[in-house]
Amino acid sequence: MTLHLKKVELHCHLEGAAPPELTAAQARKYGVDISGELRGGAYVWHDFASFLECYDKVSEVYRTEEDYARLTETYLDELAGINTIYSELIVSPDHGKRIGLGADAYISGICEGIRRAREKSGIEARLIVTGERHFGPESVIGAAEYAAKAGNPLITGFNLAGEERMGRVADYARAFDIARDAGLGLTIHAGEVCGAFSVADALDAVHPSRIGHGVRAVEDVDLVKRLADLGTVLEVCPGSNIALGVFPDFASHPLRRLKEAGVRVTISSDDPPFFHTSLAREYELAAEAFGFSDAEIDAMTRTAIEAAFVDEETRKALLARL
Ligand SMILES: Nc1ncnc2[nH]cnc12
Ligand SMILES: [Zn+2]
Repeated sequence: MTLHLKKVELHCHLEGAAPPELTAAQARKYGVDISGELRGGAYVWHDFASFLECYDKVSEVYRTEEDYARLTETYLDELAGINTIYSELIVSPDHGKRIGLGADAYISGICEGIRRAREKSGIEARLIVTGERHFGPESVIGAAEYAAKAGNPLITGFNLAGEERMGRVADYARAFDIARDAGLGLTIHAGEVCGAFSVADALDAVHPSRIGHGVRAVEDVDLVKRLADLGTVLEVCPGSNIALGVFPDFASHPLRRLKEAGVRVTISSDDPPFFHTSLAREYELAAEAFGFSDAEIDAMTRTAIEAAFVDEETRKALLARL
């Protein structure tokens, strides 16, 4: 049992955490037919591309500041209920723009959700603004400019998500330059759908302190050593990887191999209800499927705090809570 362990999550897409029941209620409220994406209480997709389409469609039923406040509060309450002390939420102002809400109101609703949750449980949260590769390089630069100029103390990181097979990381390097110059922490989805070359690309073009997933780095021993030597932190999401068929089963998932090779690894849930998982289940899997002891799991949680995009005072406070 891992319920008693303190938890930290560095990699969860906010709309990807939308509970199916809440999404169904939202769709009813706005008269949207979501039956193609949500059936029998479960999100419907069959491969990575259709997952991204489903994700974008589900996002469209969250339309107001209050919708986003409720979504954020609901997820953070769930995390707090399983002993989570810190969460980084990946958010996409582009989604706010696409539904006509606008980026500012989108972020402001999310910040209100964080405030409400923190007031109840003390959970800390920060936002990582993401660009989506499948919306194109210009839109990713726009997301970076937004994050850089927002002047919002809860926005502390920048990410690149979406269709990994679209373009090379270098095509998006300008967006990361903007985010870096603004003092934001950098992380990037790589080595999830594409192979080791994609992780090497990310290291070469962006030099991020963290990589989202990165698990397919295991296909290249020299790259694994490079990650270990650099101290790059991987945000590993085993349940997501299995659901998307990146690996056939947990026995062949490389989490333990990467850790034993000296790579700094952490555990997250990615898009929990889409992948029939939760942060609680990911921690359980760490114990049951990967055989990690409580002390080893705590060490990964400590790594997550060390790599969190927070000021040093907050980091110290989180380490003290652990
Ligand atoms: N697992 C994932 N990979 C890339 N982009 C995403 N957007 C939401 N979830 C994602
Ligand atoms: Zn992700």
